[in-house]
Amino acid sequence: MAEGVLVTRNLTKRYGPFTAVDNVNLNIEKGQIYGLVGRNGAGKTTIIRMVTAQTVPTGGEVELFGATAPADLSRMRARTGAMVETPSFYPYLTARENLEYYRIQRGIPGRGCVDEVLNFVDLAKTGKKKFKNFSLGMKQRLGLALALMDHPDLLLLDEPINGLDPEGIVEFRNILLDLNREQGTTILISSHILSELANLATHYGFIDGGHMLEQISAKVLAEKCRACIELSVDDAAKAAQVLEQAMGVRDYEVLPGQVIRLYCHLDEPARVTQTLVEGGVALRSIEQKGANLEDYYLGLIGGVRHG
Ligand SMILES: Nc1ncnc2c1ncn2[C@@H]1O[C@H](COP(=O)(O)OP(=O)(O)OP(=O)(O)O)[C@@H](O)[C@H]1O
Repeated sequence: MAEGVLVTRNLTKRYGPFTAVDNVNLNIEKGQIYGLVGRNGAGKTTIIRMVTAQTVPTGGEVELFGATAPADLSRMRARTGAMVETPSFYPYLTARENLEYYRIQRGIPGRGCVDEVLNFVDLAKTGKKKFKNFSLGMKQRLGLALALMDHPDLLLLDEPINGLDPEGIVEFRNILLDLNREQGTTILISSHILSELANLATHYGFIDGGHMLEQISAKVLAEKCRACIELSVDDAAKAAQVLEQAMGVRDYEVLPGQVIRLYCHLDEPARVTQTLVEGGVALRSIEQKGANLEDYYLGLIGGVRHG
């Protein structure tokens, strides 16, 4: 069985009468890159802050690497690295000086880790350049380097690619993929833009108004969003047989309720209809389906995205 890295059970945060996070059950296993997706104010930061103990939950529990008891949990937090909001670096220090400062402050032994993480995030050659002169992409990568300095098994990143240009997004994404592949690091990354997490996340959690709407693997999500023609007929088995014989249809699936989905001949709905009718199949409805990820997400949250 896959190892549970981060599990939350009915995790809840209330601010007075307002519920920011409402009974959220997260389930993140070792090696996953979990995209926590939700529009502004959905509760993403609050969830991450409860996991990192920056905010105390008002209900529910957090389990990290199997631990839930407070003392164990705090030991397990040492196995996590987090980047929540832009870390405060000293503007007049270089990348290396800033990390060295935090290394000493956190009591991480050995200077080697600073060079190691700077290399990893491609900031090793920034020399005397001061933090204040860094691009946003460089600043975010330095924040990531700081979170990685103690070799975490779980990395928690709150909107790290927010505001980056397309090139910066690709760079950041590649670093995370390398980290996940080479070191097996489990990653939780939040974003309000689903497409930013495409080609990165292996799993998604969609959150809105403090509620977890759906947790789904990237694979199943891609399947759900696959373009198809969906036919409702009187006899799906017969329809499949007719389509196979008359049109050579192979890529299809039969669903419960006499529904059949074709993943081929997408530009020939009229021919499909005619073939079925000629084959003696009664057609109740025919619909072109298939959403892109963004549409799927908008459908889930029930409307137009704000912010
Ligand atoms: N200290 C606080 N007191 C009162 N309300 C708060 C507090 N912190 C957060 N909230 C509210 O809780 C809700 C969730 O906020 P949160 O920052 O977790 O959302 P988010 O999904 O991270 O959004 P964003 O992308 O805008 O940061 C918001 O409505 C926010 O205003």
